[in-house]
Amino acid sequence: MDTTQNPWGVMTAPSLVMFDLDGTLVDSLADLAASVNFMRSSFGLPPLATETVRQCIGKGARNLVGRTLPERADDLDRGLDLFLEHNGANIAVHSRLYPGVLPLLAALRDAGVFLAVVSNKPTVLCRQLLDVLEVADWFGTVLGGDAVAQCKPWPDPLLLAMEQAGVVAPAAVMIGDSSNDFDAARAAGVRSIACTFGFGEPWEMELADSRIDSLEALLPLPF
Ligand SMILES: O=C(O)COP(=O)(O)O
Repeated sequence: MDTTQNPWGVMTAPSLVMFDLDGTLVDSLADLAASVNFMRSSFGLPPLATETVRQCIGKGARNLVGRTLPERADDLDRGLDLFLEHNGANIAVHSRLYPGVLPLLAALRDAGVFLAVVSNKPTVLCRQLLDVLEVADWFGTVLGGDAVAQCKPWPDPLLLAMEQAGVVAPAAVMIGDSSNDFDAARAAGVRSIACTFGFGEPWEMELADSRIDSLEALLPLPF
């Protein structure tokens, strides 16, 4: 099989495709940076560059706040409240689906594939973002970082999504943009595809089984 031509790496349809959310389905960086900088301004702190915020995304909201509020390590809970409240109220001011999301979801659904979102973002914000961008109905399961005791890079949320879909690991694929996604996939025994256009660093992309520069590269489906 020529996997350079076929980033899916399989010729038969997976039964379940799990998508990361931030940096994979949705370019949410500007809104996340705005919420981080709202939080920082509430503490009288100067804004961070968007690029700096990008490097801190991936291990959930609490981790993001901890990394972007190092001056106030004792105020993490208040910082998290400020961040979550602002992000909830401004979930998609700038956030947009990446090119190719809708045709990909449609093609997968037509192929009978169960679709899931497995994110480290809080579940309520995942649902809100998917609703506002009018794609919530595509997904049979939406699991945020609070859906399990240990979020990505632990395999737990992928295992839960597979359980909910009634699918075993060899029949599942994880599409993401960070080491959290690919480490979780490997630990769950699931094939992974890296979105190089997302928020991860180049070294992280090497942890996936294959890489794509656009979701459009996943079409036409090879199965
Ligand atoms: O909220 C985060 O830390 C990242 O969310 P993601 O798992 O959808 O990329």
